[in-house]
Amino acid sequence: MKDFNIAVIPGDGIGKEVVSEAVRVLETAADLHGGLSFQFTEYPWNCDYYLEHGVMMPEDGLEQLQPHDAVFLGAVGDPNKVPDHISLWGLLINIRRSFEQVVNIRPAKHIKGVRSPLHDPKGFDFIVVRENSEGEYSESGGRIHQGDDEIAIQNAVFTKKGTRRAMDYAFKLAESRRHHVTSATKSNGIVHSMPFWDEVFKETAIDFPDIKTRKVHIDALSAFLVSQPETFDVIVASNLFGDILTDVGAAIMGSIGIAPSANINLNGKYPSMFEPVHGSAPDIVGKGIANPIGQIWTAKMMLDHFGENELGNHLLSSIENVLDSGIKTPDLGGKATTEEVTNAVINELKKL
Ligand SMILES: NC(=O)c1ccc[n+]([C@@H]2O[C@H](COP(=O)([O-])OP(=O)(O)OC[C@H]3O[C@@H](n4cnc5c(N)ncnc54)[C@H](O)[C@@H]3O)[C@@H](O)[C@H]2O)c1
Ligand SMILES: O=C(O)C[C@@H](O)C(=O)O
Ligand SMILES: [K+]
Ligand SMILES: [Mn+2]
Repeated sequence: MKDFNIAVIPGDGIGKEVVSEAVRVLETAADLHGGLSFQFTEYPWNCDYYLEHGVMMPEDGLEQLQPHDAVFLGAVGDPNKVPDHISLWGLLINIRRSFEQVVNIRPAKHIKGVRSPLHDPKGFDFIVVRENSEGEYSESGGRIHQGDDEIAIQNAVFTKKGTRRAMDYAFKLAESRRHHVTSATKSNGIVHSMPFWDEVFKETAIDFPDIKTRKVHIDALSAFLVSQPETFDVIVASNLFGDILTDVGAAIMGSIGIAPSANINLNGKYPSMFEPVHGSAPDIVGKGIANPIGQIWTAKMMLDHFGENELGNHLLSSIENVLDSGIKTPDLGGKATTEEVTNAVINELKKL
């Protein structure tokens, strides 16, 4: 019996609504498998916790999480209670950095039965490898002076190690896919970090002679994701560019409510963290209509990470069958509730 210890952080808003649903799916998957089980430990760290304690997680929060095999997180942020940069850096980004989750893997593909806003999605299927530890997300900088003289400085930080690590991951991933990597750059406008990014990309490519490469400025790339998404296989991007591209990827899939993501620790020292691309969606919280598919697909990525690929693929097939059958939440044009969609996935999983 393989036993996996999962730290569960529902977080804020719809995070709480979709995490419990994905946990139900994981429990069913484990039952069906027979040879594996999950122990879930829930941590109530979110913006309410902050209002009570003045911090997003306790001082020893990371120590509490560390022994787990993975962290399963919903979403963080409730701007009416806590400024977004405080909540995000206090929990989500804190965990990503402290646990050296240096790449963020975000697939996007056209799903049968889901209407993409694109006229002809041409079966697009790509994965964004988002650098997850540095780049534009940086604490280096500050604010000086006040009033009309106020200045804000934010330094982007790109290291050879961090850049190379993300690119190596992207090239290796492409070896198992369609052998193509696109680099998201902006070396025409950002004159230090992006020419550096391009150089590291070129260097990396030399080590992967079987992989075809393409370099596209981020502005054009954002447009290409809309006009020709089928031409992309693996895309490697800096932290901010990857963040933006993956919301575009989610949008062309049909809704940000279905997009999954995995923050991967590559050195084995700390657990990886699995959370969907979407946030806490304050505009639909409490209505019972949050799409649980992003969180459930994220659970599939966690199963893959544990080496349970067969079960993971069953889960993705179940998701696809449910969406194709028309059982969808309103963000996808359907009438089903969060719970109804989850129940349908569970029933489908039992059939396979
Ligand atoms: N990884 C994270 O935890 C994460 C990611 C993005 C945003 N946030 C935080 O979430 C809060 C809201 O941010 P935002 O509005 O920019 O982005 P968001 O992803 O929460 O919402 C954007 C839009 O997508 C919709 N949406 C998102 N997830 C959905 C789902 N599962 N089903 C149906 N519709 C869904 C929302 O209703 C909203 O209209 C902020 O505090 C932000 O900082 C957190
Ligand atoms: O900026 C972030 O990384 C938070 C959120 O937008 C995400 O995509 O995870
Ligand atoms: K999230
Ligand atoms: Mn984002």
